[in-house]
Amino acid sequence: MTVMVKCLSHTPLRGLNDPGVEVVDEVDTVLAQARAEVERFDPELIVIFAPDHYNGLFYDLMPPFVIATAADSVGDYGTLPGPLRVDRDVALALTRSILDSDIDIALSHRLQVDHGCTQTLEELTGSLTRYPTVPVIINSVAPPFAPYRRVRKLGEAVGRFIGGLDKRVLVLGTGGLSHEPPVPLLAGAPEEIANFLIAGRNPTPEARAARQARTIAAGRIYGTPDCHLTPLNPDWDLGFIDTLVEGRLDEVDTFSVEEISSTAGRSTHEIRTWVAAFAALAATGPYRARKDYYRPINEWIAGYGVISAEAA
Ligand SMILES: O=C(O)/C=C/c1cccc(O)c1O
Ligand SMILES: [Fe+2]
Repeated sequence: MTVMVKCLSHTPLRGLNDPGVEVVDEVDTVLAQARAEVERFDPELIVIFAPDHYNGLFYDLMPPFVIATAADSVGDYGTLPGPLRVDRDVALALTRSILDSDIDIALSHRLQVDHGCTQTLEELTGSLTRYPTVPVIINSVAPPFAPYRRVRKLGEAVGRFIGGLDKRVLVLGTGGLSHEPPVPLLAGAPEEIANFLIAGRNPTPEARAARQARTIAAGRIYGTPDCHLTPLNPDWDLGFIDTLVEGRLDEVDTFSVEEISSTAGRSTHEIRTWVAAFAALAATGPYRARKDYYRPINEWIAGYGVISAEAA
């Protein structure tokens, strides 16, 4: 087994509400380098820890963790639509192995996934079908959340499973860092929004377009006094990156969901996918990691970061 880890922010506003051309070029260059590394590594399996944003998972049954044996991209915000190449047998074996590790995880034999899963796959592999993949969805957007220590344990269980495979495995974490897009909360929501959050699968094209327009509008004012959403928090982001890069993973066990939401934004919890990815690698042995990139990008509503790691 050889493991490579890449954790990176996603943002559906890339290409829809871009910052200046120098920043776009900078990110394009970082992503091109990451993609070239993936190409050289030539993974035999990708395990992607990803969030969902009320496209596949709703409050009619909201699991903390889900593994998909089959997944279809909804193609939101112009991302690639259609089926992912999910390795069903590995997904099932991973599910059994996690359950045997005393971690509860849900299983889906037909999951819809969104930009939170597919953007990173596309950016790093050019497609949704290039490599056999197992999506592991971690609820990061729909509170209440499993505690961070539980996410670390999930990652460790995945790492122990990967450690027993005779394969090159690329482990991805996608989402974060600090940010708060205009995703509604169930608590106190008006009836129409509550109904969407509970069972809003397969929205009409008009509803999807309205949602996307709201996000683009928020991107245009994010970080200005006109915007009520929690702003980006570069200090928090850089501290978190250091925690992972310096191997201080046990510190995440004390992370407070409420404190992170209020200081860095409600969607910052997508960093749970990074925690799981690093915990998986750490379970296979000591690692070395590096920060490839960080920049707070208001236009994308993203504390935008890329970090990489491999066995030491
Ligand atoms: O779910 C949505 O509609 C928007 C999600 C979003 C917006 C901005 C940055 C992100 O990382 C997102 O996931
Ligand atoms: Fe997201």
